[in-house]
Amino acid sequence: MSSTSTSAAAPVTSSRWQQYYQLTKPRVVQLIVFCAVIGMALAVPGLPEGREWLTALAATAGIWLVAGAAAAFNCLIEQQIDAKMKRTAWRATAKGELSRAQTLTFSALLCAVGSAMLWFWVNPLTMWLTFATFVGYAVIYTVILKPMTPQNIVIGGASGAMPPVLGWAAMRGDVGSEAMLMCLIIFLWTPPHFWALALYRTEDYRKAGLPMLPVTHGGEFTRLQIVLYTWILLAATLLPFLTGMSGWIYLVAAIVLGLRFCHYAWRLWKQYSDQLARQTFLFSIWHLSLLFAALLVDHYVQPWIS
Ligand code: HEM
Ligand SMILES: CC(C)=CCC/C(C)=C/CC/C(C)=C/COP(=O)(O)OP(=O)(O)O
Repeated sequence: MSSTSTSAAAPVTSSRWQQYYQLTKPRVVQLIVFCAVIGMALAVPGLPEGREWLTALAATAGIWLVAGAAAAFNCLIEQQIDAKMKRTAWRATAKGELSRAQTLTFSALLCAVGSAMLWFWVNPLTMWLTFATFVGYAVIYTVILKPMTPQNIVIGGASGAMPPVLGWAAMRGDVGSEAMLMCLIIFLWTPPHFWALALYRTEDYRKAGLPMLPVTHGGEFTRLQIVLYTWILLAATLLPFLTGMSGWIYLVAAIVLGLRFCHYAWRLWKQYSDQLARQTFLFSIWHLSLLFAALLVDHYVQPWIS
């Protein structure tokens, strides 16, 4: 989970295919799809059977394509903003290597193919929820909230939190409370995830004229918010155990990971450095990846040991 694109170094984008591929923000989308797959796994007792495998496969591909389309659409809208920021200036859209028409066509194509897969091979509910998530990120967050308010990523985070709900809907055809709980966890995880990055990229965001929290309210206030969110997140991650959705294996992982995240936030609050902010951001990615992996392991192993 190490990052090159979170640093100033650009990934090598030699071929046109690679340029298009990078527009889909592949690493972010991989974790998004992983969370959707966990939503699918938890929606069925035990392993999927027969046709359920095909549904899960089509749902994974469909959600992947629509999420990639949303990311590419974001690059299209933010072409000029991306050009001003060190972290994003390498993108093919920002450098003018891909035109607006090419990017729009690419995004529309991915969205159409992904939506068709969900409609025909999964179910209409999943298609509509995934499309709403596309609109939530690509339009509501990118076009409206991001340039308007420092709460952009809090409200916009709701769309990034949707993947487990999409996965659940794919297998069950409804929106279960367990899926909503996973959604709540990602929703509360997003602010400390993003603000840790925004702290060591504050100058980038200031230059681009974006009202991110460290730009509008300063580093100290942002760090306090990160501390508060990591505590609330730790409390929320206990809910799957407390509601009987998950067992001891998950609980141990949630407590260890949650305390570690709180510890990072606390150190960031007490003795800030860009390096620590970067480490906190990278840890946030491990935190969510391992927490969701623990949900999965618990789901399959717990029935055998209880
Ligand atoms: C509104 C919500 C979110 C915001 C504003 C946000 C913001 C960011 C930003 C600015 C980066 C750096 C990207 C780069 O330089 O390429 C990043 C990286 C990342 N984000 Fe988020 N994020 C959000 C939600 C999510 C969600 C929901 C997930 C997964 C479930 C996620 C997973 C990741 C991963 C895996 C990376 C590392 C990418 C890499 O290593 O290149 N993010 N995020
Ligand atoms: C259909 C579906 C599941 C859609 C998922 C939507 C999605 C891709 C959410 C991820 C959020 C994300 C990439 C934030 C990056 O923030 P930013 O856009 O502010 O970052 P940037 O400065 O790197 O462009």
